[in-house]
Order: sequence, then structure tokens, then C-alpha cells
Amino acid sequence: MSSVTRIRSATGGARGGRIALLGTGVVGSAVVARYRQLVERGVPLPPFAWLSNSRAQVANDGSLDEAIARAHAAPRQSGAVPPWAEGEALARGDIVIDATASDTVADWHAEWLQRGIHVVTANKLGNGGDLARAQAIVDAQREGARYGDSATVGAGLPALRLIRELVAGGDRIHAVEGVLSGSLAWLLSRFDDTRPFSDLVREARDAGYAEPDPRQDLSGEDVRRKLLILARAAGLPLEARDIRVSSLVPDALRDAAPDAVDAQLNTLDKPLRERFVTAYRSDARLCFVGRFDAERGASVGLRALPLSHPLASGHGTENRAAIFSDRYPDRPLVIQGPGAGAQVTAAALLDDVLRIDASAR
Ligand SMILES: NC(=O)C1=CN([C@@H]2O[C@H](COP(=O)(O)OP(=O)(O)OC[C@H]3O[C@@H](n4cnc5c(N)ncnc54)[C@H](O)[C@@H]3O)[C@@H](O)[C@H]2O)C=CC1
Ligand SMILES: N[C@@H](CC=O)C(=O)O
Repeated sequence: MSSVTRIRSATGGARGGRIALLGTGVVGSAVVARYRQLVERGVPLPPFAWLSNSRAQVANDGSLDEAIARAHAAPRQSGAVPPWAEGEALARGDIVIDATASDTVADWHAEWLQRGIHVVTANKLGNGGDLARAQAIVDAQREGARYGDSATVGAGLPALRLIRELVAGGDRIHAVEGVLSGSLAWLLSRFDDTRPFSDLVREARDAGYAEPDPRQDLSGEDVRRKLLILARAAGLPLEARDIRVSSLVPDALRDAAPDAVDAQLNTLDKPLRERFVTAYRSDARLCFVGRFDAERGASVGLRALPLSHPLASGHGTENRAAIFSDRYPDRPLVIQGPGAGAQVTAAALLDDVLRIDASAR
């Protein structure tokens, strides 16, 4: 196969703006690693100007490895103002990557877009939080800057893009039903009552599937945000309160201070075991399902599905989204694939960066 000549790419070198990364945790670190790999392979990414976490903002003076190491080593800050807010200004055409789970950062999305700065985000609190904020983000794009949100649902699976394309083509979305949490899909496909559920939650967190606070996954809040993003893309202006959510989190865990969460995870074990045994006895499988329906409302929660159910056969972090529309009224269009993890999420973020950069030419 060494004699195969690759077809020449239509794209040229890097153009225009620079990249700034907010968040150097699980996802942010994977973005830096993938950026370096892609640049080494000759993929024309914009230059990386700086990166920041909640402690420091660090310029990329040539070595991204050094920059991220310095950001990781920076001391904790006590001030309320994030480091990047006082540091180097962003300019029109730059691309901010939001790899935080911060409400403060999400509140800046519309502001940046209005200033002509593109935003690429894994943080779901922009278009999956308050409706007014999501609307402001849509409105701000009229100024020409673009919003890359592929990573917010299914860690980049093309469900969100597909819904937008169907709507743009005149289709009307009737309902979307799916397994939209990678961590819960992984937990429930692993949980067979041979180990405590809480042990598996710790594993999912260490593997990078869970939210920085795993209660966001276990409470259904993460799926609620994804459902809001999908519903709004489908043209339904839902608010968080429009989605009924059945949380898996017992009160003691819900009320725990952040540093006491780990110690309270075992409060999940008994109720999950009971749900598992009941489902097992009726040949069913536990799945955490989100659904919105243009006529019948929206809900998120644990369901015991027959083994033959299309949503019940996923493995690992697999997400599955079934889309019902005018075009697909009875047999839905189904998108399926790994829906959590640092690598797939980082790839989705940099895909958006490349799309935006190419369209800005
Ligand atoms: N892990 C996954 O599979 C996926 C994660 N995501 C999203 O990616 C985001 C990041 O997740 P992780 O990397 O796991 O979180 P993490 O907790 O590992 O990292 C978060 C980073 O954000 C930084 N940060 C917090 N507030 C900040 C601020 N105001 N300014 C600058 N930096 C700030 C923290 O210092 C930290 O570096 C979350 O919004 C999550 O929902 C989205 C899709 C998939
Ligand atoms: N915590 C999330 C990660 C991706 O959004 C999940 O479990 O799906």
C-alpha cells in the first residue's frame, strides 16, 4: 500500500484568528494533546495563543506542553475574577474554546460572539442553560461570529447537526428519544450487582466520562441540558422547568458539600441494586432515557426496557438518539456511537475549530 498517493487537500495553511482555550482539565488537556498531533500531521489549525484554567492564564510561547504544565502548577486564586478576564484581550476572528463547566464562562458566550469572536464549546451551560442565554447566543451570531457546539451533545455525535439540517430542509421534528448520557450508559451496561454501583461511579469519573461533579450526571441534569439543546435546535423553546427529571441522587448525596461527595456515593448502592434486581427479574435492562415530544412534553429518567428495545442494546458509553419527524414518522432516524470521553470530545471541539476557520476564509 506504500505506493498509494494521497489526494491533495483543497485547504491551504492556517488563516486569520488565534485559539484561546479555557479549561485545562480532562477535556482541555485532550484538546492540547490533539492539537499538537494534528499540527504535526500538517492539519492547518490556527495558532494557539494562550490557555487558562481557574488559576492562571498562560501564553503559548512556543511549547504548549510547557504552557499547560505551568497552568496546572499555578496556585489557587481567591479572587472572583477569572484570570483570562484580566489578561490578554481577544480580538475579532479569534476562537475561544470553552472546556470548562463554568456558568461564568457560559455567560460570556454571547458577549464574545457580539464582539466577532467565535466560540467553540463543550460547556452545555451556554445553549443548554437559561432560555434567555441560549437566545442571546443565537442572536449574537447575526454579527457574523460562529458558535461551535458539536461537543455538547453525544460528545460530537452528529445528532445536533442532523436535527439542524432536517429543520433547515423544512422537516418538522416530532420527538427525540435517546440514551444521552455516556457515563450513565457505561454505568448501567457495567452494573450487574457483582460490585457496588458507587465503585463504578468512581471508575467512570476516573475514566473521564463523568462531569466534574458526577451528581450532574446522576441527577439527570446533564441529560436535561442536552435535551434542551436538541429541543431548541428543533425549534421548541423549552425551559429547564419544562422537562420532568427523575434523579438517581439520594438526598444525603444531593446535599453533600463538594469535598464530601465521594464519601456519600455509597448511598446510591441500595436503591440502584433494588432497581437492577426488579428489572433483571422481568428480563429488562435499566437505561437512562431522555425524551422530548412536541405534543406530549419532555422527561428524563431511569427506565426498565425490554431487552429487545432499540435503546437497550448499547455498550460502554454508547449514546443513541432516535429522531421522529415528518420525514421519519414511524421508523426513526437513529444516531449511535460513543457519547463521552476526553478524546472524542476534544476531536469534536477541534472539528468545530477547523470548520469555523475554513468558513472564515
Ligand atoms: N468528559 C466528557 O466526556 C465530556 C465533557 N464535556 C464537557 O466538558 C467540560 C469540561 O469537562 P472536564 O474537562 O471533565 O472538567 P474538569 O473539571 O476536568 O476541567 C474543568 C476546567 O475548567 C477550568 N475552569 C473552571 N472555571 C473556569 C473559569 N472561570 N475560567 C477558566 N477556566 C475555568 C478548571 O480550572 C479546569 O481546568 C464540561 O462542561 C463537560 O460537561 C462535554 C462532552 C463530553
Ligand atoms: N458527563 C457526560 C459527558 C458528555 O457530555 C456524559 O456522561 O454523557
